Amino acid sequence: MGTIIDAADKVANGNSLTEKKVKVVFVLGGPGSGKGTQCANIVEHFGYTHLSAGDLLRAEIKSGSENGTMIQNMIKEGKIVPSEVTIKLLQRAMQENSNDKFLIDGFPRNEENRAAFESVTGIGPEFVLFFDCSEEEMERRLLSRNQGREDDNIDTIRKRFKVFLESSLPVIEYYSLNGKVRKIDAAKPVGEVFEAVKAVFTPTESDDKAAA
Ligand SMILES: Nc1ncnc2c1ncn2[C@@H]1O[C@H](COP(=O)(O)OP(=O)(O)O)[C@@H](O)[C@H]1O
Ligand SMILES: Nc1ccn([C@@H]2O[C@H](COP(=O)(O)OP(=O)(O)O)[C@@H](O)[C@H]2O)c(=O)n1
Ligand SMILES: [Mg+2]
Repeated sequence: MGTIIDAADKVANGNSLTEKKVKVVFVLGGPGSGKGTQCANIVEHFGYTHLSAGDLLRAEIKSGSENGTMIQNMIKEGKIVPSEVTIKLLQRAMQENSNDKFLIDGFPRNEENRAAFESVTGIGPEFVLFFDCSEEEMERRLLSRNQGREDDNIDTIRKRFKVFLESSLPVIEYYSLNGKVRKIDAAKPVGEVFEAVKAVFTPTESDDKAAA
């Protein structure tokens, strides 16, 4: 269970900090592995709030923020935006939402993301959902996603795959060493993938006993 300390409240109220305890699940996997699709299902069945780092960054571009051009250029190149920017967006979204359970989709994507989130928010994930899928299948899905995204073209897709292998997989390996990774075969049809996801989110009898 993590804690967000509301910085604005701290300023407004001196030492009386408002603390909100939150549960976070990181949802990771290569581009096109089905993170967004499965998060929508999890929200419906398990009452989490879905925060997609990529969606928050794209909204920031649209809002005309001073970082917009930098973010847009990095996304076009498949590069990872500096943590400072992404973490601020995630923190704000968590503070603005009264829910205490969040799916953080597409974050952390590199070691810098991971370490900075932990030190800034003090939050560690309950577990990490990892959608495992072949590049061949992910490429097929991205090329037919049709959401008008500037990064869903073959040149940028290749760059994103390289970044995933070099920077994001090591984060998954890090959590794997801590026993936090729940790996899902994401190459199957959406419904079958969700059956496997459900099993991860449904408490088992032994969990119930441990909690009692
Ligand atoms: N299990 C699946 N089988 C086939 N297509 C899928 C599956 N899951 C998602 N898709 C499709 O693949 C594309 C990428 O899925 P998305 O959820 O946006 O992935 P991500 O967020 O990991 O990039 C979308 O067009 C989506 O409809
Ligand atoms: N933690 C993150 C997440 C996304 N991004 C950027 O946003 C792009 C799209 O991320 P996304 O999560 O929406 O992409 P998908 O994996 O869903 O296809 C990435 O390729 C990065 O350029 C980032 O810089 N840092
Ligand atoms: Mg996505």
